[in-house]
Amino acid sequence: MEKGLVVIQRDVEPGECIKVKGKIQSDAKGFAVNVGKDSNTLMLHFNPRFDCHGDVNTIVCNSKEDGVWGEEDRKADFPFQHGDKIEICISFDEAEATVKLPEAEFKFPNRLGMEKIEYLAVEGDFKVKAIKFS
Ligand SMILES: C=CCO[C@@H]1O[C@H](CO)[C@@H](O[C@@H]2O[C@H](CO)[C@H](O)[C@H](OCc3cn(-c4n[nH]c(N)n4)nn3)[C@H]2O)[C@H](O)[C@H]1NC(C)=O
Repeated sequence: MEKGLVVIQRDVEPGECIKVKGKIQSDAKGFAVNVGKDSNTLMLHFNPRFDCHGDVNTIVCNSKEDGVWGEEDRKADFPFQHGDKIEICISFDEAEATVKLPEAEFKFPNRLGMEKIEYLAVEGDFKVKAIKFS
């Protein structure tokens, strides 16, 4: 994955929504939206892969604790296309994180029992247009 790192340090409480709006590059190999405490402690690594790390058109979700990746969770749906302008809404509660798209929704367990999100990073072949907290 290439450029496009955006890091926000802000406390997000359960039930709040982090909206990430942007455009998937026309030649994207993959991108990632990471939320958690910091880059080594992630509640959710949401990683749509067009063609990278051996995956094609697959969303890989994972957590990271003290710099160590957890067990990957591969999703069945892949509602993305090259060049798409999208808005991803991420929220969470004590049990799970939810990633909402206009026509799809993905859940991932809050494995680390995080009570707030302090860190957001968007990496890879995705051009961020706006980030909103609501
Ligand atoms: C088959 C044996 C080895 O398994 C593979 O092991 C790879 C290395 O751990 C796995 O890829 C990592 O999977 C992690 C999630 O579990 C992350 O997606 C990790 O990439 C982290 C990353 C890099 N970037 C990034 N690089 N450059 C930019 N701008 N962003 N953003 N996120 C990937 O390098 C990859 O998903 C995994 N594949 C399978 C099928 O398990």
